[in-house]
Amino acid sequence: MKILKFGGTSVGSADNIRRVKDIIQNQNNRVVIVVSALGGITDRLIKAATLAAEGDGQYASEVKQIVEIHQDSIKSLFSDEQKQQEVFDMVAPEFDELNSITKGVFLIRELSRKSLESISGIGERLSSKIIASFLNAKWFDSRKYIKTYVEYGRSQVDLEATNKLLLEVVPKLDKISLFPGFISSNKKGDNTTLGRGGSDYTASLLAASFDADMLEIWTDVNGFMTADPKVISRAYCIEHLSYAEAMELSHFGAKVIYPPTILPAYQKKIPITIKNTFNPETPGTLIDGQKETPKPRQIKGISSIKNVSLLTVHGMGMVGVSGISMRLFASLAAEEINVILISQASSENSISIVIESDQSEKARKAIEKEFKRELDDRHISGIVIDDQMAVVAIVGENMKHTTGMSGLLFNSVGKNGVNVYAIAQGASELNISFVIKERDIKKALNVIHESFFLSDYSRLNLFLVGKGTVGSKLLNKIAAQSEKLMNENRLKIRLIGLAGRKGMLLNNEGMDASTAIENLEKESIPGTVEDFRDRIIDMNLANSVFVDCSASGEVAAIYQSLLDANVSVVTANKIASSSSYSTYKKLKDTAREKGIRFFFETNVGAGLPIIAPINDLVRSGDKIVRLEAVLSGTLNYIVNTLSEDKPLSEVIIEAKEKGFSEPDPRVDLSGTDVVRKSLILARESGYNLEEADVQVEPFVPQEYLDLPSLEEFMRKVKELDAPFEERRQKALKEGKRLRYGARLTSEGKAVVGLMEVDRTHPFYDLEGSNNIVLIWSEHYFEHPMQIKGYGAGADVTAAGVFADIIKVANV
Ligand SMILES: NC(=O)C1=CN([C@@H]2O[C@H](COP(=O)(O)OP(=O)(O)OC[C@H]3O[C@@H](n4cnc5c(N)ncnc54)[C@H](OP(=O)(O)O)[C@@H]3O)[C@@H](O)[C@H]2O)C=CC1
Ligand SMILES: N[C@@H](CC=O)C(=O)O
Repeated sequence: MKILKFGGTSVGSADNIRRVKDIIQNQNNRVVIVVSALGGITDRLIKAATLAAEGDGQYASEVKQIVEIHQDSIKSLFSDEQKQQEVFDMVAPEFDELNSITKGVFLIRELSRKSLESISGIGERLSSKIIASFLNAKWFDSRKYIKTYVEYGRSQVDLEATNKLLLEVVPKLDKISLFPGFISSNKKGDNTTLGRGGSDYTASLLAASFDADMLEIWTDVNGFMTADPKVISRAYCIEHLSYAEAMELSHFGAKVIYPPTILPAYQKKIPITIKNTFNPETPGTLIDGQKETPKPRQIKGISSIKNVSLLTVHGMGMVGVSGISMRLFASLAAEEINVILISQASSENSISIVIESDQSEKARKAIEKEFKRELDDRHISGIVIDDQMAVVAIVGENMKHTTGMSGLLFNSVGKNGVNVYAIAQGASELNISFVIKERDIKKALNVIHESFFLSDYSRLNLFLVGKGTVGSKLLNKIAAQSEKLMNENRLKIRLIGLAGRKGMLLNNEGMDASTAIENLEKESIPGTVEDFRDRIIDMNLANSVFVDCSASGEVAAIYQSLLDANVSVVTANKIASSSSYSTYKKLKDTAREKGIRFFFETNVGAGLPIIAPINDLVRSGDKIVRLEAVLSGTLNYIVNTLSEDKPLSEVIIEAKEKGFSEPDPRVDLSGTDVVRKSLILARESGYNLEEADVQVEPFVPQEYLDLPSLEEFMRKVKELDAPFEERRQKALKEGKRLRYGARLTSEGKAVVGLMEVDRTHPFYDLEGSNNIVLIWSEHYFEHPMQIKGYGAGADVTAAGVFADIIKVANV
């Protein structure tokens, strides 16, 4: 025998009831059906009762609508007029009862518990009679068999009496039998109910007493999901759960099944299947006691509850005093306040509990009353309520005795800046629950889902400033590589924001990198880079990365606040890391403390790996004692390209056109770009260098650099064509070449300037825009480590930035 329970949505309309008929017709064995009220009817009944108790005459029209909804269903389900009339007559007593009780409540302006239970159960009585007629099922009145008593202000099922009565029904069951869910009665015969969602419980009680082979809960979702699908679009249906896992998940926000339902089925080892009435072919979720092979993931699902408050009672006078918890929980129980989570540290200094927010003030008053003396004596120093909180829990039987579960959980939320206010884990190790701010729920669920591999890919949310030479190439690479990254690295890079000087474009769901620049031109929202930063922080997305492809100090100035908000930063812009040492250090320290990333590999040598090997040397205990380098792609290109026919002024323009120079080439020609790179190299090598420690000889005389505009500079720089050619010729005659080099000594000083090198020097053969870095260290003391290759250019730089972005994702 099978028990099938259909919820309110499953029987919410005549069409849906026809679907139920199809499902029933496909059953081979005897079935017992349990139905809820038609969708939304219980809420309407409670509303009508409340309006009546408030003396609001509107209750009558609410009742009228309830009657009409049922009459319409009957008309739609039964085409035969005689049959229609038969069903109308069958439900007439329920309509009469509804009218008379609500009228009584309206007249005396009082809604007793007894009246409320009678009114709220009428929906199931109506739906069950209508559906039983439609299915030709034998109808049973659940109130006769399901017996309750009151304990702690709630109706509890009298299991012994119920089981005895239900066993007597067994011989009377038909091929198709139907019971209303939710409703019951007490010893005196008064109508009672099993609590909202109680129809599931009715079905489980019947399954246990009738010794059913299977309990099927038919609802409007495919089953238990790995997380709330409204928050996590990648959440998927869990195929199998143990009874204990299902109990934990159903308690924690996943409103798929009413929690008490699990116990009767568990005790009789009856499997439960969650099925979707609107998608009956999908297997749904099977809940049973069978061991799973292969061993399933440690975590089966993530639950969350919103609209809760964290209430903390604290005071030194609580330490070592027995009975405090007993009094606290008794005072809450007396007010029928349900405690969702409890957390107390071994110091006993405070006890934190989570309750529904609409009960927080009632809870405060109850605790203040109970602990008046302790509060007056300051043994308890206060009761603090944090509202707008949420509880998140990870659930899975396989967490038991598996080390690292909480480490992974709290590491992943912590790295994303989600503060954890309280934690609870039972010794069963089945559930780890923690309390966070409600605004962080989406972020927390996303990172947990990813961390525990419940998702089949990770996501990185990208915010890019700069769509010029480097930024535009980066966008091309993202567009071209995204499919490969997804297929081979299971990494999805989502471009969420793009900004330039005039404004920004944002899309929570991600935008197409190949058309983003075009769309920014068309639809940009005006705003500064600070506005862009505020939007990034407000969006509060997990795994966010800010990418700077500008050359702007204003953009560099927002890194600290982004890192403070747990947004990683990847930058091609050298300004931040070459500004004061304290700024550079604070940025790096913040990233380290928060477990996020601040990467700037392209700041030196563009796409060449220079910073990472230096970091490796330093971290492995080596000491860098000397560095010599050619660090300017632009200046190396210039000295290599100058000839009798190619004067300096022309080659400067070429370097810009080839994407080697800075947006303003004077930054290269002044030596500033090389000074910045030298500072970064020195700092990464362990030297605390400031700009003043770098002695610089500009590539062109200072008087040219002091000219008021770039246009004027470009006009006047022609005057230098002849002197530069002269210098080149002189060097050539001596068998030498010009190089713009940088040298860092172990005294922590750096020198930057133009030099002449002969063919014995490693710089001599450095072609085109190439860079070279020679590193002498305690390990590399005789022969320096050499890193050499393209040191500038949009393509290599964009590739370097992209590599840093992927490193953030840690794949
Ligand atoms: N070229 C190379 O070989 C290498 C370059 N780099 C670095 O890459 C960075 C980018 O260089 P490049 O692409 O040539 O520069 P571009 O001038 O071509 O592009 C700069 C971009 O930054 C935007 N921008 C500038 N200021 C702001 C601001 N205040 N707010 C918002 N957006 C701003 C500009 O916006 P808008 O489009 O609206 O003008 C533009 O899109 C530089 O820092 C450079 O040093 C690093 C290594 C090598
Ligand atoms: N302008 C720079 C580009 C990279 O930082 C250079 O010429 O090297």
